[in-house]
Amino acid sequence: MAVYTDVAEGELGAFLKHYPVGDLLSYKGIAEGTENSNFLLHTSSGSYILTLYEKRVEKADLPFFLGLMGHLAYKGVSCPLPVTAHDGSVIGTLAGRPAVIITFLEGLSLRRPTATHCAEVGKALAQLHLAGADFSMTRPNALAIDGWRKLWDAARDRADEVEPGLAAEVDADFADFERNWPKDLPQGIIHADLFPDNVFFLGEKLSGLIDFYFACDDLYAYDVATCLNAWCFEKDFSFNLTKGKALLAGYQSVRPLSDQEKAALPMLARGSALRFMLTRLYDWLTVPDGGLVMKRDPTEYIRRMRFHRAIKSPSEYGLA
Ligand SMILES: Nc1ncnc2c1ncn2[C@@H]1O[C@H](COP(=O)(O)OP(=O)(O)OP(=O)(O)O)[C@@H](O)[C@H]1O
Ligand SMILES: N[C@@H](CCO)C(=O)O
Repeated sequence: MAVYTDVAEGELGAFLKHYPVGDLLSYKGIAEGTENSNFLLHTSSGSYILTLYEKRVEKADLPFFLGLMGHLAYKGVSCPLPVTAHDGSVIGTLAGRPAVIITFLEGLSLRRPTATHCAEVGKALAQLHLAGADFSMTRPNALAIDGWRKLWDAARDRADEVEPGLAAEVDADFADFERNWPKDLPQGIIHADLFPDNVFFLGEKLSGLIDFYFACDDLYAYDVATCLNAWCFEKDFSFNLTKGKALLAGYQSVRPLSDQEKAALPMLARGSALRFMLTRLYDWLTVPDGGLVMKRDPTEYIRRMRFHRAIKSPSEYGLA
């Protein structure tokens, strides 16, 4: 569950007086999500999401995340818009936590996306990349190779408990990535966590993107690779070529990939799979069971790493 901090009705009502959102009618905690405490608010002017930022989000990064949402929304990307308080501030304090109100997006996230949904996601990702190009703030990717290394140093000794041979396998990957990771590809603002739980649909139409709390500056093609990992594998870990084709065609209908970006996809997809394997592995090994952070299975991403390692040509992802 993702309500780590309780909020009393009286203090919430008083907090909302600072925002142009009308009077509180009702509110409830939202179970989905892992990082922060989220509440759905109904007020006399509509619905909103209240987020209390817990310790895994750096407070110093909030102006970047919230400024980015405002910028993208202004550019026509459907994403939540932070609500500005009467005194001009966006970040308040509630129950001792940094707290923000954002607009509510209609739609549902999907458990079983189809190729049509994948095409929509590809298109939306490319639109996000273009829309972010003139955003004035920057944020280095805390989960680029140096960040992976820190996670790996903390988890390596117990990695073989999760999958025998994993320590040696990942050590070899690190050696490869530290020598050969592509650097000269187009880069800018990326979402960095555009998984199905962060994309809303109304039927087959994409209605919005949420959860910009990993957004940063990095390679655009790395974000594409993350989406291939998150959207195009089936439950049995097979890659669905039809979905890959659809996602890549959707992306390229808005922002064509260069030949260099295409050639780098297998390594980027392998790196992205390692990144999600590592955050999952770290939580798996360090967070107590029954604790507050929902643990996700790292082995799903070990399977993806192996798939990408065996790729001979980027056409195997469905590139035309
Ligand atoms: N603007 C919004 N409109 C409607 N629902 C929202 C909005 N923002 C968040 N939600 C709901 O709250 C849930 C949690 O949000 P979010 O993914 O941002 O949380 P999180 O704790 O950062 O989780 P994680 O990082 O694991 O994805 C979402 O799954 C969605 O149900
Ligand atoms: N999308 C991440 C969770 C945190 O955003 C994962 O599936 O591991």
